[in-house]
Amino acid sequence: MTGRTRPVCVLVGAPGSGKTTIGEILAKTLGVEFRDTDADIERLAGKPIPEIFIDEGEAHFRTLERAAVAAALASCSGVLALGGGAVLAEENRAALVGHRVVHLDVGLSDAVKRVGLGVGRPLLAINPRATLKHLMDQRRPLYAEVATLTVHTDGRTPEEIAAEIAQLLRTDS
Ligand SMILES: Nc1ncnc2c1ncn2[C@@H]1O[C@H](COP(=O)(O)OP(=O)(O)OP(=O)(O)O)[C@@H](O)[C@H]1O
Ligand SMILES: O=C(O)C1=C[C@@H](O)[C@@H](O)[C@H](O)C1
Ligand SMILES: [Mg+2]
Repeated sequence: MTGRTRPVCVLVGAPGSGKTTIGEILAKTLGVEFRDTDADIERLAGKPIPEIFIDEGEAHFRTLERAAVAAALASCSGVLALGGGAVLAEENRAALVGHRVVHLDVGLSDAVKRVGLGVGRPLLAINPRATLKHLMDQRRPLYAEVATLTVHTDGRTPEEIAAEIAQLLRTDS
């Protein structure tokens, strides 16, 4: 292992898998910083993600996201959550090689309940259930490709899931 900064772990998963919620709890448990590329993008752009989609479109958002993922992987030493669609970019998947990547696996029913009507999630603004199903079918192999650990989240509390990840990281380090 080199001396360079790297995240304790990187969380990936579908919208509603709990990356932000579980990431915050896990970071607190481990006593490290929590970083979320969605929040980084909003801070740099000076506006919420739905407004970026409206004003500049998804392609521009993905460009900002690739830069945010590269910057966060190079500077975060804590728990890092990526946006749900970050794995779509080959560049991001390649950048994740060598990192400890935890896939928060969620089934369609639980994901739909958690995202509700998709408020704050521009891709889910119309017909969230069908759109989520499509996104999850498309992305499942990509989450599996980058993950070094997979944790199931259906029917479990964020606290239980964060405790399991903390334990897995202890045995995996
Ligand atoms: N294990 C869980 N059980 C029940 N509710 C959960 C669980 N994990 C997260 N939630 C709830 O689901 C919603 C979505 O969670 P969260 O925002 O953490 O997902 P996310 O993976 O970060 O989504 P996105 O990809 O859109 O950023 C929140 O309201 C959160 O409280
Ligand atoms: O699933 C997606 O493609 C997205 C998920 C969110 O985390 C945000 O990154 C954005 O709303 C796009
Ligand atoms: Mg999130």
